[in-house]
Amino acid sequence: MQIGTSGIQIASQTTPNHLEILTPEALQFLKSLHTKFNSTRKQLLQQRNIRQQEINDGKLPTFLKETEHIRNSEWTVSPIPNDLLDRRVEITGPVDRKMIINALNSGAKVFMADFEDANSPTWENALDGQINLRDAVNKTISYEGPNGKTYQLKSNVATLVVRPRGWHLEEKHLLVENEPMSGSLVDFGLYFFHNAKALMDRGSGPYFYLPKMESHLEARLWNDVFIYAQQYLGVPKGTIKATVLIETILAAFEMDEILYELREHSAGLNCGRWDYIFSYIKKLRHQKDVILPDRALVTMTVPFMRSYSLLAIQTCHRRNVHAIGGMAAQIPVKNDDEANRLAFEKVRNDKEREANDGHDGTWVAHPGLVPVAMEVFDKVMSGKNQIDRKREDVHVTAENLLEVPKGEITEDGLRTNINVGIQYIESWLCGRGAAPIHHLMEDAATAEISRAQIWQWIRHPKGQLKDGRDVTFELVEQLKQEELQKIKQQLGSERFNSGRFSEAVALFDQLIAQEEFADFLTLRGYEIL
Ligand SMILES: CC(=O)SCCNC(=O)CCNC(=O)[C@H](O)C(C)(C)COP(=O)(O)OP(=O)(O)OC[C@H]1O[C@@H](n2cnc3c(N)ncnc32)[C@H](O)[C@@H]1OP(=O)(O)O
Ligand SMILES: O=CC(=O)O
Ligand SMILES: [Mg+2]
Repeated sequence: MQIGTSGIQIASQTTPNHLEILTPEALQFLKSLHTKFNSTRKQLLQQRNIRQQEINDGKLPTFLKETEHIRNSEWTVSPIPNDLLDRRVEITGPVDRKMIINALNSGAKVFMADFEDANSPTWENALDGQINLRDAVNKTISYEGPNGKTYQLKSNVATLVVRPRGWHLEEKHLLVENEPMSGSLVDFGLYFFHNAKALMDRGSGPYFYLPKMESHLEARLWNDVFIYAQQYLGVPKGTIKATVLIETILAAFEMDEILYELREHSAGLNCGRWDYIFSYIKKLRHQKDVILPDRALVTMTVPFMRSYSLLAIQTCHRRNVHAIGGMAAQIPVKNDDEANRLAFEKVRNDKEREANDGHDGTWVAHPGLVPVAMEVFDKVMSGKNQIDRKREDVHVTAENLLEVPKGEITEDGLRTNINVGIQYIESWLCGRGAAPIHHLMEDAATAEISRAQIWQWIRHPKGQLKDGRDVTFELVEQLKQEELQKIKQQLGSERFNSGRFSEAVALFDQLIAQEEFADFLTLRGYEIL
């Protein structure tokens, strides 16, 4: 344990490289963020529990009475900086050095560097990620792969946007009076402290994506953090721009309010579809009529998902700001032309729907998908965005946002959830937060859906397979053993035995077995990471 002049305890080994990030000045800034904002963060997390209890007791999510005046009055967010006006294709990825270079070079307009869903928050990833981002901002980043391939930035690169961890996650390696710091404040604080001025000197700025919020009060906390951070560094108010992911069912009812809280710092909203599905299951898990079919059937075209995406477009455009679409999980399929063609077709269809509906841009998970998304948006969007399409024809009600989709639960769907849930957790425990599994991009959000569905299907009176069998612990256990054999065969015994599969299975079992639904698998996982 090291204690520096800031009074922050560093509960892990640090390399000389890491100390370039954990400077006394940066730690002092982190400590001031902690002192000012951590107790509010904790109160807001407490509020989440209270709200969950209310939902369990039958008080379903709806638009807030007390903020009606915000929804009903005319206001817009502050103007958007030039390098965020055209966001038609955004690539995302973890803060891995090679991938940062590939993503910035990919031809996408924006790259979201991810400390959240796509990152396993090991201490090394957290700090190496900051080093990589600093070098990317300074344009000095380079990398040499094990095969000797070298990587460096092209002259024209994507605009960089960083997604810090959500409010629920902590950084256990940085403590103030034995209390872990907030992962959000650490990721935000280090990136902002080291890069804000360099970004501004290059005509850009400190831009963020904000994940997993459940209320406008959580957005207010981010706004307060931004105001304080800008003052601290002597940066003009409004320099920070943040796009909020609408990826919880509760935030869908507070889109206007979230934009309003952040109106001087807002760069719009994004439809984080995978966490949104997870949140729908999580928040409504005790409602007797709410149950989702196989994960593969919960697409963006089912009514509750379509409604939320249309509402995001309408809300953002009314406030003169971007509404970014979401992530199609398909990635290129190697060595199978037909499967690859189908994957691209699915991505194209998804992007066509988004562009035609009025989204101003979209996400892709892989550089190979940038051209197809670009082609679709180029065709539909002649300007830099389509904010002037106000979509006043859209009418979304609370009932639309909550509508339960139809469809069946199948043995295949259950098997896939077990297989993917375990494989993803294992990957995360090994330090890889995004993984290609069965030709799909899996990350913390998609894996949450898999384990949440199994938890709910076992307990819900309608948790029955299409063939009439109940989803039970015994059935899950039997299928799990079979799926583990398949995984072992597919990966080979060496990889299987040298990995962290036994811990992944233990965590997966715990998440399914525990009566009290675990809020996030990453919270449980972090205890053993
Ligand atoms: C729900 C959500 O939150 S979505 C947002 C969060 N999730 C993500 O960001 C996931 C992003 N995607 C990825 O991480 C990756 O595409 C994966 C893990 C799914 C697959 O990665 P790989 O197995 O490496 O794919 P593949 O072998 O096809 O990669 C080919 C090349 O593209 C690169 N690449 C793949 N995806 C990305 C990416 N998202 N960003 C940058 N480079 C990438 C690889 O590094 C590799 O580079 P190389 O040829 O120079 O070695
Ligand atoms: O963060 C994005 C999502 O879909 O979840
Ligand atoms: Mg997400």
